Amino acid sequence: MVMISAIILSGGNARRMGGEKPFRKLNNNYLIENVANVLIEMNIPFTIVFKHLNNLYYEDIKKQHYMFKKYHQTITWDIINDKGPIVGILSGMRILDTEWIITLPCDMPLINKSSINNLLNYIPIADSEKYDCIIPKHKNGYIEPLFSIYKKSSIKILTELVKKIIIEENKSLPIRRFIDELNPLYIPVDEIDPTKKTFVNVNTQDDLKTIKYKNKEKNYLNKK
Ligand SMILES: Nc1nc2c(ncn2[C@@H]2O[C@H](COP(=O)(O)OP(=O)(O)OP(=O)(O)O)[C@@H](O)[C@H]2O)c(=O)[nH]1
Repeated sequence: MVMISAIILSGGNARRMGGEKPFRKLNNNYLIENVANVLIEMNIPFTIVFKHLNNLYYEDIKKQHYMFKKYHQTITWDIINDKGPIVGILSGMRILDTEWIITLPCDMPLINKSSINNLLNYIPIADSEKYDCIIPKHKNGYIEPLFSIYKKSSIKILTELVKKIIIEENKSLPIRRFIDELNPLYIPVDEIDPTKKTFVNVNTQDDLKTIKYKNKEKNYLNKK
């Protein structure tokens, strides 16, 4: 059986939201809990990667502690401050020990069991054909590197890139640059979720309201 674990990316500044993405409320849950609940249901161990410790306030620690007490899963923090999800991935990979690691952003509340399973189903092919990441791709070429699977061994390449580009050259490191160094297996998004709802992400207060509204509408229709 292939052993996998997950990273829930929960750092960043959420400038478009006005701060605090993981702990925005959606249907009585924190946004991050939607993803955590799916992983628990699927028995996939995970680590949550929050922003760098330098940026933590007492309120953050209280909420992070709530997550730890509720899920009994690892919590960790970005090893470099404010350098985007690529550092979140590296920070999570460092403490996970499975051969394959799935990354999930906390801001995609419609991620579900089926879309994760559909992605995981490609691991045997990736293993036998020596791919080192599995990445959903839209028809227009846009990729979903934060809802993807990476081989733990790719941490070597990532560490080198982070050292060279972020630390030595003091530049930003786009995730695309990391993927260019790997051998990716691209999967059409329709194979992962034909409705594409999984890939809806929440960036603004309006996005949050729209999702809340759609959910209410769905519940209402279901009751009728
Ligand atoms: N650990 C970690 N996660 C991050 C970081 N930046 C973004 N993320 C996560 O990656 C996902 C996508 O984030 P973005 O929407 O690109 O960035 P954001 O900071 O959340 O929002 P904006 O500031 O509005 O762009 C979300 O789940 C974020 O929580 C980071 O520096 N560290």
